[in-house]
Amino acid sequence: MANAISPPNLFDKVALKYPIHRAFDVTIFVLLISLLVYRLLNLSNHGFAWLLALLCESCFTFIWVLTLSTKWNPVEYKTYPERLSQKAQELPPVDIFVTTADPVLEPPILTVNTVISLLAVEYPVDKLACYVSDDGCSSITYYSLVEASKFARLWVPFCKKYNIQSRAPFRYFSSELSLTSNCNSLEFQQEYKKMKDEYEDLACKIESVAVEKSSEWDLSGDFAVFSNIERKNHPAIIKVIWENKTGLSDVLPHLVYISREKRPNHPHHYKAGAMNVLTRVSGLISNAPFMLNVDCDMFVNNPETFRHAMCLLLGSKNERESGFVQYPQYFYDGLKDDPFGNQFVILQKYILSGVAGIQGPYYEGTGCFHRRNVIYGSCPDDIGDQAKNLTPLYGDLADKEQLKIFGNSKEFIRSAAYALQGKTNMSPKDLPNLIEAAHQVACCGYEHGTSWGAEVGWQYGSTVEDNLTGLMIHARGWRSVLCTPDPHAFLGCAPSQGPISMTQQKRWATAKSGGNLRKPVVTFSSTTADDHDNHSLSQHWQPPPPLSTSQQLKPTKNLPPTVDLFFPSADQNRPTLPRRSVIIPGHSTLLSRLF
Ligand SMILES: O=c1ccn([C@@H]2O[C@H](COP(=O)(O)OP(=O)(O)O[C@H]3O[C@H](CO)[C@@H](O)[C@H](O)[C@H]3O)[C@@H](O)[C@H]2O)c(=O)[nH]1
Ligand SMILES: [Mn+2]
Repeated sequence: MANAISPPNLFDKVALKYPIHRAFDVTIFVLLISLLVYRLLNLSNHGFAWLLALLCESCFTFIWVLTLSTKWNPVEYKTYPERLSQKAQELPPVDIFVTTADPVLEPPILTVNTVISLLAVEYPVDKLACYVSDDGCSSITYYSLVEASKFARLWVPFCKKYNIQSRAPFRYFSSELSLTSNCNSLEFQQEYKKMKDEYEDLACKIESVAVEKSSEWDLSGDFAVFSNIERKNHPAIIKVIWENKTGLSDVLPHLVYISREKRPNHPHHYKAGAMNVLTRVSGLISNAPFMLNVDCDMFVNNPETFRHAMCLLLGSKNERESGFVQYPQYFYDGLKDDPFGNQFVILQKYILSGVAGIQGPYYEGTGCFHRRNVIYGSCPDDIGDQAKNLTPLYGDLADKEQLKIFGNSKEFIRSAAYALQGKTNMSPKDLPNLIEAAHQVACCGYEHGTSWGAEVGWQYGSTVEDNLTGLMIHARGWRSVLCTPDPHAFLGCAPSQGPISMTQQKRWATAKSGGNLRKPVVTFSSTTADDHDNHSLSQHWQPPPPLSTSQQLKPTKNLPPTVDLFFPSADQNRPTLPRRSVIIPGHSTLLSRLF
């Protein structure tokens, strides 16, 4: 009898070797210990200064040992997307979330390029749905997305036909590669020229509405909902820009615009609040078991990105191994020699691959595929009681408890139950009929008294929601996986000026230390890697108790006056398009503007 052939691995975990670095690290460790011993032995012969030096050096040694232990066993994952068809007959659905918040600081052409690159990935279109959250409630952003969807209907088939690598149009048309790659056939040349003209038209349309005064806008018909709207005081606006009605034969996935309700005196919780609304609205509409979130300034640079992620999400023996898959943040057009350290080279190359060898990379806020049930607060099945205490979803939940956790929408609770049971799809839905339920879960009072932001969803209480959310997931026992395909999966804009970088770094540092010091516990963690046992010091974090109702309803503090931080791309030598100028986005950090 022939043996059943088991499907091949979808990925391999490979230990990275940096022998010279290790030799240096060990030498420094021995020197530091010798120094501490020398200080201790001679302490009685010296005064206070000697004691102070000993304390400082001990502190430094401690931090250094923590860093060393973090990067001691670096690993990388090699993924094999070409084997996916042998493992899974059908690829699972993925919901895509893009966040934008300000049409001035984050020009719509930037968001549009990110969205178009996401719509054009190599993945079955009927398995994708793209949701754009606009915290700026801008008719310009909405208009730009509507126009972008028209362009995408031509662009996506073009990319797939010629296997275009760079699918963010501004990047493709500004790169010399586009002219030399692919075939030089007459047909390609003609289609290339047509696409370039179409993109220039799109960019010009968006550019021209962006400079128009809002008072000159004709907000009628489809745009009427934006008339008399105040950015921080408006009802929820949800619009289906494109509905994929015909499944695989359609060229585009669903594209939905969402501007959640905002009211004065209701905290909106920045990006975390927007992500939670996206999670709920998408739960009602497509309820995909996996969710990708991307900042509006991070376009897809590798069309196989989704398939690489699926190798790690579907290929692990136990779901627990891959609670989320994180792609490192890489940036395009960095300054020569990276004088401000904005490319995070050391972090990406050594620290991140080191952490990947322990419990997995931390969540970076963008370029990350989460399991929906993980975001809903579940724990891995085989985890002990400690982690079970961290989830509200343990045991059989009565209806009343479910309402308390997920809020007062029966439709959403039904969809959450599906997601938590691991079912992929509810019955097919008619999008326009769901919009009423979607408005309910996007209103600002919906989360009142629920577990959103505390035990469920993206975590509130910090401007670096990614840090808190990632730690919560790890604390519940999930591990994460780092995915580093070649070429890089996503590319974003990095600040190109010193002061902007410093503001961003300051915000991250203060928010991260503030958040982590809420209840840090340094413990010994033990993880078993495939090839070796790996014991290391790592920082564990326990989530804060949920905010009380009165805390949740505290009005937001008055924000300081804002300054305009938008600036052009770092690369001044970039070839520009011949006929008209196409805006090439620069980096902005909104949160830096606020703190
Ligand atoms: O009220 C807000 C504020 C921000 N955002 C969006 O959040 C994202 C990140 O904000 P940004 O100001 O660009 O922060 P950065 O410092 O550039 O972003 C890094 O740091 C953030 C906080 O740690 C992470 O969320 C990001 O993913 C990470 O790229 C952007 O898409 C914004 O549009 C909102 O949707 N609503
Ligand atoms: Mn940003």
